[in-house]
Amino acid sequence: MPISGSALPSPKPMIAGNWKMNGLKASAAELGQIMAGYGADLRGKVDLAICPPATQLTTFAVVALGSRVLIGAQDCHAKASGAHTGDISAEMVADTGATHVIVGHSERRTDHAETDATVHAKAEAAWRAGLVAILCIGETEAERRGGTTLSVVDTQLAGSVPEGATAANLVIAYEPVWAIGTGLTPSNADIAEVHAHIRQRLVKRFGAEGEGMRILYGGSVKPSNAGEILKIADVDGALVGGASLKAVDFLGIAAAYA
Ligand SMILES: O=C(CO)COP(=O)(O)O
Repeated sequence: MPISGSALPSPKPMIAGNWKMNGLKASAAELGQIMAGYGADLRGKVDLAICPPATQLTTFAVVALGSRVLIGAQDCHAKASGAHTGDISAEMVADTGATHVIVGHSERRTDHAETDATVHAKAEAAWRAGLVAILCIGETEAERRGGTTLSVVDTQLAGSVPEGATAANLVIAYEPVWAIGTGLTPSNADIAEVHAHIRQRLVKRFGAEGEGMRILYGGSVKPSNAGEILKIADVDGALVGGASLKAVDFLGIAAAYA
């Protein structure tokens, strides 16, 4: 949504699908359906991105070639190469043809003990390889209950967003941890409050660039609530988990911009 009172152009919205640890070779058919439903009209209004598991990145990047559906990875290592068994560098992600990478997802912060410093290094790695970083932040249920949401977000932004962030190389995804995969979402007023706060922090630090940075909302977004959530000021799209696995649902969310 346009930033009220701002003379600067609003960022073009983005709907990004995070497939997490889901998807086999056959899932490329789902990507095909997303591409088929992404007509010229929709392309002008919203960017679509799919972040499949690493095993499908190359296939998806090839399938999506020329379709304008963007392909992203779900993580990258901070180093370009080396003795890091099982890890994938940002350079390797870029080599598949992918253009985006999610960094700092709360599942990685929890499952792999990633800190803001780790996420900071991964965002810099993404830029080193020419990728756009989709950087995730968000409070836990206890932090929300304790009333510390805004200070948690401040700490995450300060610690994980490197200098050199621009509207072109950084997308912020605000994902309250308690809203992920639960069917719960914050109230519209709560989403508006956090997004306005993030915008204010980005503008304070990066000036006009901060006005153009996309701030996605993530957590239990589905076709039935997308229209309402995506209308909120400073919500420039969504990072979608479960509902991105089926083309019909993913396109149903993007249709909020049609
Ligand atoms: O974690 C998410 C996207 O990164 C959100 O997941 P759900 O849409 O399944 O709640």
